[in-house]
Amino acid sequence: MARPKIALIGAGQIGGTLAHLAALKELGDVVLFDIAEGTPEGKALDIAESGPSEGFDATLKGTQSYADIAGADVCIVTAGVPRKPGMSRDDLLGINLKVMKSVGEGIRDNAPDAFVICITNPLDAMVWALREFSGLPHNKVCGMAGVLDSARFRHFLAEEFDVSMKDVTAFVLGGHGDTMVPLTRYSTVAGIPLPDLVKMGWTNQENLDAIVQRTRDGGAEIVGLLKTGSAFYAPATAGIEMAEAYLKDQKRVLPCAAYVDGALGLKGMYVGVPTVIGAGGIERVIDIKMTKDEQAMFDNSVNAVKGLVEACKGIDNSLA
Ligand SMILES: NC(=O)c1ccc[n+]([C@@H]2O[C@H](COP(=O)([O-])OP(=O)(O)OC[C@H]3O[C@@H](n4cnc5c(N)ncnc54)[C@H](O)[C@@H]3O)[C@@H](O)[C@H]2O)c1
Ligand SMILES: O=C(O)C[C@H](O)C(=O)O
Repeated sequence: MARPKIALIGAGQIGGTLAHLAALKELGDVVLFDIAEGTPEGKALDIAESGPSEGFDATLKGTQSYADIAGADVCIVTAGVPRKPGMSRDDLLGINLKVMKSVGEGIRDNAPDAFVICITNPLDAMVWALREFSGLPHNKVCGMAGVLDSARFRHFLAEEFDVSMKDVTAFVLGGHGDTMVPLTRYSTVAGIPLPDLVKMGWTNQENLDAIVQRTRDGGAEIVGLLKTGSAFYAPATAGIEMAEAYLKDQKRVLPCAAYVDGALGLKGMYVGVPTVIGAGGIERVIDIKMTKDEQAMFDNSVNAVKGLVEACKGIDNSLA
């Protein structure tokens, strides 16, 4: 059987790391597409030359032609611009919306059967726009953010409790912005919800609140340290986790920006929710119940995403 084909649209920091991880994990043959001449070709060749040492079987190709993504099983989109210190993700909306138009049309015309994972920011509005421009089925287009935000939350929690991160679960829902919602009641150490761990005295509310806020600020913390761009190792790892769930029909339960129409009281929009990812793409949105306080935080985040989608419609009439 032929190896799956993975198209990476954008061969920058995340795109290159995605290509490396996909090859190391032998998820399939990789095509790196970018408008910057030489960059995708150089990264493809560089990673291919690591193959003999690593012993992976995968071909890598760099290109400026959308024709080369034809028949891709998965497309992961990182094309666009990252933020710099002092900027919010939302400041990228205008510039990256134009990129989503060309990328959406490129995928529509060349890889209409692919499972598409958008990573470009501001995430929830960009995945919505990418779906509109591509016209692909909603269950085949989603955004990566919740897996990353939850991984950050898990990392900070594992440090706080001094336990293996394997035994820490976490769910961060809502839009991938300052309003994101780390849900403590649905996050656990060894299956014990975080509020119970506070009651048990393993940590205190003050420390937990600080970790929740550090999670919300996780992207900005890295931007402040790197100064020239944003995080890429953890975002690429999260994107690969989602791609692998689709390619191997793993039925993983992962938080991601999915199209929600009915569940969680939402009507026809993209936002971060718990999903099941398998061979059917987004196979299920899990209709979790929230407390009044959780719901208020989630609604606030949903409204922020709705505002960004309206801004997209104001910029590009074809989306209105
Ligand atoms: N969703 C998340 O959790 C998350 C996490 C990290 C970064 N991001 C976002 O991902 C995006 C990419 O980040 P990065 O660090 O890889 O940036 P980068 O600048 O290193 O790479 C972006 C690449 O996109 C290419 N590009 C620009 N316009 C293009 C077009 N029209 N078609 C094809 N390629 C095009 C550029 O040439 C560049 O190589 C940013 O918008 C960033 O904010 C999102
Ligand atoms: O913070 C950013 O701008 C990049 C990304 O959204 C992140 O969370 O790392």
